[in-house]
Amino acid sequence: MRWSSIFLSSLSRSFHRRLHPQSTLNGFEFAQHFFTTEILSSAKEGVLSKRMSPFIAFVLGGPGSGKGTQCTKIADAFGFTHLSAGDLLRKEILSNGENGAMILDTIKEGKIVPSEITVNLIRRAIETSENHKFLIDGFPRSDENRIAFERIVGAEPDIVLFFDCPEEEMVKRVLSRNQGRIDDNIETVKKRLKVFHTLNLPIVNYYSGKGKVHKINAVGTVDEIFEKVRPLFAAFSNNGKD
Ligand SMILES: Nc1ncnc2c1ncn2[C@@H]1O[C@H](COP(=O)(O)OP(=O)(O)O)[C@@H](O)[C@H]1O
Ligand SMILES: O=c1ccn([C@@H]2O[C@H](COP(=O)(O)OP(=O)(O)O)[C@@H](O)[C@H]2O)c(=O)[nH]1
Ligand SMILES: [Mg+2]
Repeated sequence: MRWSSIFLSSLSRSFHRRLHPQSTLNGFEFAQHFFTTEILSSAKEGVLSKRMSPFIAFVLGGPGSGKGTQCTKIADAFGFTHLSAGDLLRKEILSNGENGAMILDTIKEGKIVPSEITVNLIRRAIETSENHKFLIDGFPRSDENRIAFERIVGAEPDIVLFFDCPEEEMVKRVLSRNQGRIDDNIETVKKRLKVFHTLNLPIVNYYSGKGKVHKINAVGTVDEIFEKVRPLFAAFSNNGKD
């Protein structure tokens, strides 16, 4: 028997005894049990408990209401991972995946991409992140999106931010955004605004009914709006989920 094995066996036995004083396992059984069960399960629990209760904020509002701009500031100030559903979909187009052409057409028309696609992109981003605090920007955009998220990710948002912005201001901002987006033109913006009223707003109402919505007047400078957002996250950062 090698000295290292004896050492590991007795080390694991002493740890195991402390955790399970009644146990009758011998040295090698201790070692096996300790390294396969106790070390592995404690590592797994750490990951799982983090995954099982991530802090999720949905960030909603019409096109150009400032969701992305404010999310960048919240992420910087409070250590959140910013997941923009639109950005995930645009990356999917660029990756030449099987759904790229369909996603491009859908975005061009200002319509909503099938829920399974968007939710799985978000799920993968959450699963591969080391973080446990997420801003999900621009999602859910419909009841169907919301239900698919609950089913596939198995979570609900802790809070929902809603940036309330007049239509003229949203149109003005989108048309001067200058990011080369295929949907930032007046025809598509009109379609997106219709979708916003018919499909996105009912989501805000649904979460209002659950007392989760924080409505923020999105008119003002970026910093003025962030000063209204900041206290919400400061409060949540101190509530033990941080
Ligand atoms: N408070 C604000 N006042 C003026 N322009 C803003 C404000 N917030 C964001 N913008 C600008 O408006 C455009 C849309 O903002 P963005 O954050 O991309 O909105 P959304 O993600 O809701 O579509 C961007 O060009 C951004 O720089
Ligand atoms: O959950 C989502 C998020 C976005 N989109 C599509 O992506 C476009 C752009 O979304 P993004 O959030 O980037 O736009 P924003 O509101 O920030 O201008 C939308 O109009 C939809 O066509 C979608 O189908 N599902
Ligand atoms: Mg955006």
